[in-house]
Amino acid sequence: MPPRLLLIEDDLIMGESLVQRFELEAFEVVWYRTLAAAQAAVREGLPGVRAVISDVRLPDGLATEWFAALPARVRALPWFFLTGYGSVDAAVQAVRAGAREFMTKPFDVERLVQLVHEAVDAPAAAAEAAVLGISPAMRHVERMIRKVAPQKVSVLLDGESGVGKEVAAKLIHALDERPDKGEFVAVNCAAIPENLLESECFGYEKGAFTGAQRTHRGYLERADHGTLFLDEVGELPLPMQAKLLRALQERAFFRVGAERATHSQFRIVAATNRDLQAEMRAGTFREDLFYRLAVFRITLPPLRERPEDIRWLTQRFLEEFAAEQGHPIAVSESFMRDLLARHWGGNVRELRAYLEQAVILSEAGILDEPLPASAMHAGTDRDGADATAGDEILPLHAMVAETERAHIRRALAHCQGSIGKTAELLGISRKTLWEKMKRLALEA
Ligand SMILES: Nc1ncnc2c1ncn2[C@@H]1O[C@H](COP(=O)(O)OP(=O)(O)OP(=O)(O)O)[C@@H](O)[C@H]1O
Repeated sequence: MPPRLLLIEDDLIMGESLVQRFELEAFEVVWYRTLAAAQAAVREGLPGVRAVISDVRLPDGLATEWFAALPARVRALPWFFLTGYGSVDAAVQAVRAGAREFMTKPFDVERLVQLVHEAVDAPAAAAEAAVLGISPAMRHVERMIRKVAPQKVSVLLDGESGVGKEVAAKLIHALDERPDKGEFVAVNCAAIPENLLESECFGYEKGAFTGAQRTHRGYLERADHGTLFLDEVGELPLPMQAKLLRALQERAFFRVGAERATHSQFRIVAATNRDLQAEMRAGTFREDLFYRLAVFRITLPPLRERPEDIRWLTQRFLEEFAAEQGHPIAVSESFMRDLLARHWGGNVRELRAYLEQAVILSEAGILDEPLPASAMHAGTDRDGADATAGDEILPLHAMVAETERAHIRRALAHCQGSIGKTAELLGISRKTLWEKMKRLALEA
């Protein structure tokens, strides 16, 4: 099926020449000469349409005004406006409302052809099936996941905090098509206090210790026939690593206080943002456990190395927020350009949080102005500058967050990124430290 292009143009000569030119590029062009006809096509859902080229002034109205009121789903298509002298302002407004580009007549047709190709070819084809992203790097990750999911081998996902390791783990679980499939059980190894790890993972028998009033099924047991997702596996203390290794080898373990072993058939997906090979050399991570977990190893690249995904993820998040808020949300190209230029030290998590804030602060659902660094709790602008620097007076909450962030960062560096040691040094629990790090977009 050739990609379909919607053309809205009342000028016969211009319309015919664009139809011919784009048919040469193997597009199927559907041409409407009035707004009313185009509106009817939009109501039918635009099946197969990959891009829209539209004149601004049509006999029955301004296409840009109509565009601004369209649902976000329709505006998410790449729209190109062709404007004559006198309607530039309207075209600028349309770009603010999410149109891809406007070109002033007389314009360079070859440039338009190139822009339409860029907008349509790779991303649209990839976006149809993509779950994790449309960048070549994430397409590769997704291909590997699809390959490994039906096999029951352990998978180790590595990558910086917030890149989407848990989302990838859930995809592995979702692609497992066994009819008797069990649950997806997520365990954050950094967030469980050390003295509770064993009873939380393996469970306990009634009366095993004071307070054990009834038998408790641990994470391994709950993941029977399903997926056990061990996040931050590098944070497991050595004795627990040994116990986990045994459970993996034997597919059996003892609940705390039990005399008989419990069996569980789970697939393990582990994740880490630490360099486990360095940990092995330092003797803090067991080599035998590493090789058990990393039968298949997949690295998720940081968001700043895959800018194509920034636009794609932004559109997905904004559609989600629009559905929640009950009105469309549009984004200007200048806002988008700013998103593409940012560093995103906290990766997708930070992008999502940033967009959430921008939507709250936006007027009439239009994201136009980038947020000032001080409005972001994480305060990470493109060069990671310290928001406390300079003469700017920040709101108190931003100042407190920045101070907290700088202090935790120093403590983490002092403890070479170990969550356990840093928590001890700061006098807080591992769980509290972990939650603060997530909120402040900090990595170990
Ligand atoms: N491909 C994606 N599509 C939609 N949302 C995503 C995607 N990747 C990440 N996210 C969102 O970004 C946030 C962080 O993702 P996730 O928890 O999977 O990252 P992580 O790598 O496991 O982070 P951490 O190492 O801190 O646990 C979540 O809100 C998640 O929904």
